[in-house]
Amino acid sequence: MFEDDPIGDLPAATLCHLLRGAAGNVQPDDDGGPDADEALLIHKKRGVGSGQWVGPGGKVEPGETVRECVIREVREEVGIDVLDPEKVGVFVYRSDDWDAVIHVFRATEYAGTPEETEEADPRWFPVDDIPFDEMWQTDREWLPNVLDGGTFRGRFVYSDGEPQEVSLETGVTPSV
Ligand SMILES: Nc1ncnc2c1[nH]c(=O)n2[C@H]1C[C@H](O)[C@@H](COP(=O)(O)OP(=O)(O)OP(=O)(O)O)O1
Repeated sequence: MFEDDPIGDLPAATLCHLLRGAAGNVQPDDDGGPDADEALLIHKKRGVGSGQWVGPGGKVEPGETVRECVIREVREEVGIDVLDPEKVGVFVYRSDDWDAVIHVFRATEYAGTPEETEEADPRWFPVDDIPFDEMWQTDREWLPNVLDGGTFRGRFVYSDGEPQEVSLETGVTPSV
């Protein structure tokens, strides 16, 4: 899937999809996936994807692991600490402006209360009412699977803000 991509040379970024249950905690369902009621999204105020609902996340800094990055970005953007980020997906994103490898995490435990910051306005959405019409178009290809406990690899090529090529594999180890 990534044969034509210089993975090692592309900048890396992260996304976090945090889940919670009605009683706060998330238990496994019958399939072993998270039995969650709500997912945290941010309305992004600036940068790549501004004006859309996205998972919190951002660019990996020099010397930082992707796990360190996702914990830092969630703290910076909404003021909470994710305690159990699990890498569940990876995709290559190519566009007119920016190419990157995006590492996707799912988490169910956190400390603190999400708060609005200069970068982001957080909101919990029911997992069956995610605002896909106001998100990256390709999110609807993989996010339901991630919220349901799945894994994926993908490659999404955008031009003029529209997806031109979409490749997706689910149920795979999300390594690059
Ligand atoms: N196609 C697609 N779907 C879903 N999410 C994304 C994409 N492409 C993307 O780039 N993204 C996400 C991945 C990252 O979380 C952000 C991009 O990082 P950004 O927010 O610009 O990075 P920061 O480090 O927070 O911002 P600055 O400091 O550079 O302002 O978009």
